[in-house]
Amino acid sequence: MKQIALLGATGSIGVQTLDVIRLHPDEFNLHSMAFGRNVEKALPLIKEFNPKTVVVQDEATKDALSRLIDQPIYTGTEGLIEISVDDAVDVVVNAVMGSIGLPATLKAIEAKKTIAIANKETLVTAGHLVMSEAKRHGVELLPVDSEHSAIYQSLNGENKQDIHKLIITASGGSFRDQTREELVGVTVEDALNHPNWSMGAKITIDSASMMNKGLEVIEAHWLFDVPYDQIHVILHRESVIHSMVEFVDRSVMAQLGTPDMKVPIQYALTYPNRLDLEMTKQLDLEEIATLHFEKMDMVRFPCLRMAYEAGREGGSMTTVLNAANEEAVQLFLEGKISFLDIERKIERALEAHKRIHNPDLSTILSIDKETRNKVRFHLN
Ligand SMILES: NC(=O)C1=CN([C@@H]2O[C@H](COP(=O)(O)OP(=O)(O)OC[C@H]3O[C@@H](n4cnc5c(N)ncnc54)[C@H](OP(=O)(O)O)[C@@H]3O)[C@@H](O)[C@H]2O)C=CC1
Ligand SMILES: CC(=O)[C@@H](O)[C@H](O)COP(=O)(O)O
Ligand SMILES: [Mn+2]
Repeated sequence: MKQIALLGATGSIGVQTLDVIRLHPDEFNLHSMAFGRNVEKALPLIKEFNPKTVVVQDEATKDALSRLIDQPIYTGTEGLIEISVDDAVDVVVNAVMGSIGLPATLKAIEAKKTIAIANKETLVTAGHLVMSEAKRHGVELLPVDSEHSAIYQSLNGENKQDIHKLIITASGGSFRDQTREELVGVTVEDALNHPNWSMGAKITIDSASMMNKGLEVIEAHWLFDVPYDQIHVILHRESVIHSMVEFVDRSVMAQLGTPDMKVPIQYALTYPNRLDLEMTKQLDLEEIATLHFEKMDMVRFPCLRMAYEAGREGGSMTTVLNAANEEAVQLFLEGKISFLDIERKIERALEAHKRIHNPDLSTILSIDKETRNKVRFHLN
């Protein structure tokens, strides 16, 4: 029985992880869980799964929850770390949104936990630290992000030196059929209307701006140790092929399936084995009939261009890219800036930053904070 610490239990990935745990009670047990402030959503989950420990974002949430449950409650980043390093935990599922997940990931690696990583911002902001720590401690990072799970599955049993390129598929997001001119004045509601996937708000906006694909290129660079020139993105509107690997002999391996995150979540939990997932619809290629592929347009999608540029520059540039994006998306969701302001603010934040080579954790945390502050209060 695998004991699981779930960070981000009330989110889109968190709830689907609980679906998988519920489906296989003999295989998995929820040892502990963390969420932000959504007590209403968390309470029935705590009652059902009875975790030993609960973590919340702040003291006010702890006060409200402590009247309703008997479990010990921890708070903040320290709380996330506490449950990630617990001796009784086998697997940490990191499904919080944002770079807040970084310190817990690093501590879980130090404690030699297996990590199922959905929290891509951790790898974008500090991929060099995460991967060098994982190597040093002999820890495996199992990707949950659908594209990276597809690549991981396509690489099963292969030699790294035989990779010619990674091909990451992009659905195109909510505005894939709009021109840049048509993006002026689009609403939060429009942007949240993803054609293929039901996900949390931040990643759905990232998908609409194509920053999600940019973050995924950087995530793939770190997870698979492949140079940016060998990571390609292709528009594939059906989200049936979740990503591919082309090998030196021109053979291409791909992983296909219906767009359902329970598949990569469960694979990360069962790896290297598989289990039934009856609740997921089977892929019906006869019904789908046609798959489409288009070249990515870097002028139409400047966020993807900026992510490649920041990734290639390296050092602290991806920390700035990620923090600027997180803050700008939050401002858009709050109705304070327009959709096109997101990319403008990120561009300004990158221009204003002087790259630092090989930043350590405290430098990353301070650049992250400073960039958010600039994006919210200073950069137009
Ligand atoms: N959703 C998807 O299909 C996919 C998501 N991902 C990645 O997975 C991660 C999670 O995404 P998603 O599930 O969509 O996001 P959601 O916004 O749906 O969920 C985020 C979760 O993190 C919790 N949280 C937020 N801030 C804190 C904090 N400071 N301390 C503790 N918990 C916190 C939230 O709690 P609360 O509910 O209380 O706010 C919630 O449980 C992201 O990195 C995303 O890019 C990757 C691939 C697909
Ligand atoms: C489900 C998942 O992994 C998301 O990251 C998804 O890929 C978003 O889709 P697009 O970014 O391709 O629109
Ligand atoms: Mn993805």
